[in-house]
Amino acid sequence: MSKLLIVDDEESICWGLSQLGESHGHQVMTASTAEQALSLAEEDRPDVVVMDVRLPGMDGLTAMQGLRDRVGPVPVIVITAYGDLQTAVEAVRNGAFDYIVKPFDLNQMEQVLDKAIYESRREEPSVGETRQVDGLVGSTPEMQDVFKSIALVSGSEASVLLSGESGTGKELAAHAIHRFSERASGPFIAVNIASLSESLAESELFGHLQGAFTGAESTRVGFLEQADQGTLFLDEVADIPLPIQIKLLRALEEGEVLPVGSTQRVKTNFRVIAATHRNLESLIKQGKFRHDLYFRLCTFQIDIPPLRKRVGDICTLAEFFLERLVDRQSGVQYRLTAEAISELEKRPWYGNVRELRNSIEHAALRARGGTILPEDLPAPVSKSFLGSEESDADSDIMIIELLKQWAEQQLIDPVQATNLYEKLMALIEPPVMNVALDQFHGQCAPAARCLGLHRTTLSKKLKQYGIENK
Ligand SMILES: Nc1ncnc2c1ncn2[C@@H]1O[C@H](COP(=O)(O)OP(=O)(O)OP(=O)(O)O)[C@@H](O)[C@H]1O
Repeated sequence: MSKLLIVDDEESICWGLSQLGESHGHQVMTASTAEQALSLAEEDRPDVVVMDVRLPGMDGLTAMQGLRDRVGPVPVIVITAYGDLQTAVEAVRNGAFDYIVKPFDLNQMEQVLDKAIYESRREEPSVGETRQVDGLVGSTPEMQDVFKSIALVSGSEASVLLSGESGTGKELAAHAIHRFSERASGPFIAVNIASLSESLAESELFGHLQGAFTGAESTRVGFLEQADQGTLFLDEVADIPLPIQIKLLRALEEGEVLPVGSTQRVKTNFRVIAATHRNLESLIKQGKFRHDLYFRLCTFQIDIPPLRKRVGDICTLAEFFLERLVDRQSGVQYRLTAEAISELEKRPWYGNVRELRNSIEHAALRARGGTILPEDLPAPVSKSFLGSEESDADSDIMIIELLKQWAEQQLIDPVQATNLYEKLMALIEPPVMNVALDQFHGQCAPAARCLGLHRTTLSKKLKQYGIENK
């Protein structure tokens, strides 16, 4: 049994959380103000506190400090209003164990409570964890994990690698990390490496002296120096030409740059956040990216999942973009019909949130009377249009690499190796068939068609591998 202290001025929340705590056999105390909570805590030290940040009188954040002064470290779960990231990040900075955004469901609270109770039993100071980041919208567990990582890493100086498909919000996440960091009052310099020509990349990044090369009419301060005291965001970092990678690594390690044409190193102090939609590990294997630079850039990695893997965010994001249009287009109220939402949730969104935002803006222009129907939406962007063959090529190379390793392993003793081809097929066919079947909701005929197999051949193989289908 643990002792829980619930602090909220909404009686219904105190009641609901008390029921939850008591049903798990915990002892529950409730308070409607922070002042009352502090005196209750002094009389009877709680193991875990659940507290709203907005309370009449003393606010929750101040109360957290008061609690620590009176009863030492106690895991505090903070309840915040939806979208109030600023408070949430502050709460985490002040040592909150976690935060929950209102309205929350009891299952979510139950999970966090379990973790907090476990933490309190470890008798160690609680570890801060967090959710949600402003400007970045999302309510699925996948995005909550991203928000939590952003809040955790923003207070440190660690270099961050943001990975994820194009349009998933990597640049927005980089901005958020900067805004919540100690460097927020310094510059945020965003450089899209892919847009720099190879010949100019060096002088753009490191700067140059007047006359350093033909066309260098005046001295230029490079991006690394411009980012002094702030954050340097290197977008599409996989595209840095190899010769410049070594120079960048050196600048990162030594905190100095050498402008082109100069012999004088210049000090610069910035935090680096890099982003990529490519698989850097596979580029390292191909000799196109330095592994030492990769380790320097990737002290902490945040992977932002593609939109199709967080379907629960699609409607929230669509409504968020529509609200912004209302502000811009004086008063037109937009409404997505249920059919339009269902169409949005069906699409693969290869262009991710960027594509969704464009589709919504397009649909709003076509919608009559503000009602958005499925036919108002533009056609989905196709995968090949986005040049995603690049990442396909990356994964092909990884598969080839793995297959080579597998074959070498099997052939360590060539005399013992038998039926390798059959074993290989048994490895690779089932996952491919499963995915094809999933795409067509278990129907064999269309799955066989896209695999290029006869229906009976596929059925036979499914039976052989024990895969069920309709
Ligand atoms: N979670 C989100 N909430 C609100 N807007 C988002 C979110 N994610 C992305 N966006 C919007 O989608 C667009 C693309 O985002 P962003 O440029 O950050 O993506 P990216 O991953 O950096 O893309 P790229 O790899 O192509 O540079 C922007 O308009 C951004 O505001």
